[in-house]
Amino acid sequence: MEEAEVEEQKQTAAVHRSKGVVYGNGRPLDYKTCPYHSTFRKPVLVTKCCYTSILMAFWFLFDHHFLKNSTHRPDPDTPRTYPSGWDLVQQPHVWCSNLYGYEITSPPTLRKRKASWKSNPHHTLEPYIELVSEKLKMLCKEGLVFLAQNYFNTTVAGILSITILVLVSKVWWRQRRKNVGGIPGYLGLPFVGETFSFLSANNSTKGCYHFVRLRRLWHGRWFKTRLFGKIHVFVPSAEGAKAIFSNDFVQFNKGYVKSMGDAVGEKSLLCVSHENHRRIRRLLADPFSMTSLSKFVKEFDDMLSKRLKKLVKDGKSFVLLDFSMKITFDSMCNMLMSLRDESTLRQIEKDCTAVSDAMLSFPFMIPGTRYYKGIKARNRLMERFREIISRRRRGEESPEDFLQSMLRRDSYPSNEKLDDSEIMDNLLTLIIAGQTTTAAAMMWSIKFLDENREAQERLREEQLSILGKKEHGELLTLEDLNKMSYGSKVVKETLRMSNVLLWFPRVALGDCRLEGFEIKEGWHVNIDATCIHYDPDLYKDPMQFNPSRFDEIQKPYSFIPFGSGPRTCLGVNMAKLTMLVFLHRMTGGYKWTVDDPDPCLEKKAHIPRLRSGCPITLKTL
Ligand code: HEM
Repeated sequence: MEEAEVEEQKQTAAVHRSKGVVYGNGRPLDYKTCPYHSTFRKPVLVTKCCYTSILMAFWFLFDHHFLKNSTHRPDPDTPRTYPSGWDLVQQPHVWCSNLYGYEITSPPTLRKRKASWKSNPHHTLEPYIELVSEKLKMLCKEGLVFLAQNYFNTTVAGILSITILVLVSKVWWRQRRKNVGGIPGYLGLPFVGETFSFLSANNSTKGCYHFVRLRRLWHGRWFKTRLFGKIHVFVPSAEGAKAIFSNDFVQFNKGYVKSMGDAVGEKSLLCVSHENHRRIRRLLADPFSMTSLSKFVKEFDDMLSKRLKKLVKDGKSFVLLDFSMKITFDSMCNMLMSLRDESTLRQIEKDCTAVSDAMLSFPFMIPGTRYYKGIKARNRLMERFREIISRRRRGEESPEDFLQSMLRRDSYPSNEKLDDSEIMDNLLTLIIAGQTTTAAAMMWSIKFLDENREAQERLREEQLSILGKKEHGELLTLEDLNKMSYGSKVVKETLRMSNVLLWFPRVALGDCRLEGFEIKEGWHVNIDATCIHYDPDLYKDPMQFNPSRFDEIQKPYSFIPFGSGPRTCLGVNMAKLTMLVFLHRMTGGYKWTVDDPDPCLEKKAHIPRLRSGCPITLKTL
C-alpha cells in the first residue's frame, strides 16, 4: 500500500475513532474495502429512494418508447380465448399497450409471460387485443387512448409515490423511536429482528463482532437490536460495566438459554441461582487460588517443555491453535482429575467439544442435531465422572488433585460441601470454560508478538534473564512468574486486544436506567468488553499492541477480560499463569515464523480465533 493511501486510511480511522467506532478482535475495519464504512442508516434509505425512483423512471421511458415504436402487429388468425375481468386488472400494462394496437415488446417480464401464453394455445395474448378492439368500437377511440395514457402515467406515478412514502416513513419512524425509546437501534420484525444479520456475521470470516461494529457505525456507541426474539442493548462504557457488575444478581442476572442448562447441567456455576452460586463458588475457589496453583505451574511447564522439544526436533510446521487446545485440555484434566491416559483424554475432549457446541443450539432432541449429540456426550461424560468418583470413594485411587479436594469434604455439613451432581456439573463447566478461552489467548499472544518484534525482543530479554538464573532443565516456580513484569503486561495487552470473550451477557431483572438510558425488564444488556478495550479515551492508539501501556494504572472497569464482580472468572489466575509459562518457554527457548499470515477469523466460532489456527515453525535460539 502506498504511503499516501496509508495516511488517508489513518485519517479515516481517526475520524471513525472520534465517532466511537470499535475495532474488534485485534483486526481493524478495512476502510478501503468495507462497503459500509461511511454509510449510516439514513443515507442508506435516501439512496434506496433515489435508486427506486431512477429505476421506475427508466421502466416508464423504456416501456413508452417500445410501445410507440413497435411495428410488430399481432396475427389476427391465432385462436382466441377471452380473459376475465380479473386478468385484465392483473395486466393493466397489456391493456394499455394494446390500446395503441401494437404487440407488447417490453418490459422483459411481460415478454416472458407472453412466451408462456404462447405455449398454451388456449391462453394467448391476442384475446386482449380482441377485447380492446371490441371496446374501441364501443367507445370513442381518442377518448380511450387519452384515458389509457392517463391510467398508465397514474399507475407509474402512484407506485413511485407509494415507494417513496414507505421509505420516507421508515426513516421518520426510526428517527421517532430513537427519541422516544432512548437507545437508538433497529428492532426489525417481531421475534426475527436482526437475527439473520447476526447469524450471517457469525458465519463469516469477520466474526460475530462485525455485527456489533456495523451497528455502532450506524446508530452510535449505545444501540439496541433484537436477536432470537429478545431485545439486546450493547453497553459500551466502563461506567455502564461498573453499574452492571456491581448490581449482578440484584438488578441483573446472567441469562442462560435452555440448551446451555441442559448441556452443562443445572448445578453448573453458569446456571445456578444466586444463593447456590455463592456457596458453590466459595467451595470451588480454593483450588484456583494463586497459592494452590504452584503444583499446576510445575506440571504445565514440564508438559509444555517436553512437547515443544519434540516439535522443534520434528522441524515441521504445526497449527498453534491445535497445539494450545490440546495442551490446555490435558493440563486441566490432569489438574482436575489426574487424567493422563491419551485415549481417555481424547474421548473426553471429543465429548466436551460436543457439549460446548450444544450450549447455543436449538433444544430439540432430534438425532443428528448438535443438541442431540451434545446431550448424548454429556451423558457419557457424567457416567465417566461417576465412575471416577466411585473408584475414589472405594479407596482404589486417591491422587492429590481438585476432585480429591472436593471429596475430602464428604463428611462436612451440607453447606460446606458439594454433592456429586454439583461436582460433576462443575467439572464439566471448568473444562469447557477454561480450555477454548486460554488456548485462543495463547494463539493470539504469538500472533501479536510476531507482528511486534520490538515487544517480542523485550519479552525475550526478560525471560532469558530469568532462565539464566536457573539450573538447566529446572522447572518454573510461582516466584519466577512473579518476576515476569513485562511478561504480565504482554499477557494483559494480548487479552485487551484479542477479546477472547467479546461481551458478557446479562438480563435486566427490572426497569432501570444505565447512564441515563432506559432499560426495560427482561432486556438483555451485554457488557461490551471489546468496545471498552478499544476505546481511544481509555487506551491511546488502541489498535497498537503496546504492553508498556500497562505501566500506568488503568481506570476502574476499563480492563475487564475476566469480567468483574461476583461472577469474575474463576480461572483468572490459572489462565494468567498458563500464558506466562507458555510465553516464557516460547521466547526463552525458541524463535518462530508464522507460516500463514491469513487474518481471517474462524467461521461460527463464538470465541475469535484465526481461521488458519496460526501455523508456525519453531527454531531453537
Ligand atoms: C484467557 C482465559 C480466560 C478468559 C479470558 C476468561 C474469561 C472469563 C470471563 C470474562 C468470565 C465472566 C463472564 C461473565 O461475567 O459473564 C469468566 C467466567 C468463568 N470462567 Fe473464565 N476465562 C478464562 C479462563 C478460564 C479458566 C482457565 C477457567 C477454569 C479452569 C475458567 C473458568 C470460568 C468459570 C467457572 C466462570 C464462571 C464464573 C461464575 O459465573 O461465577 N476461565 N471467564
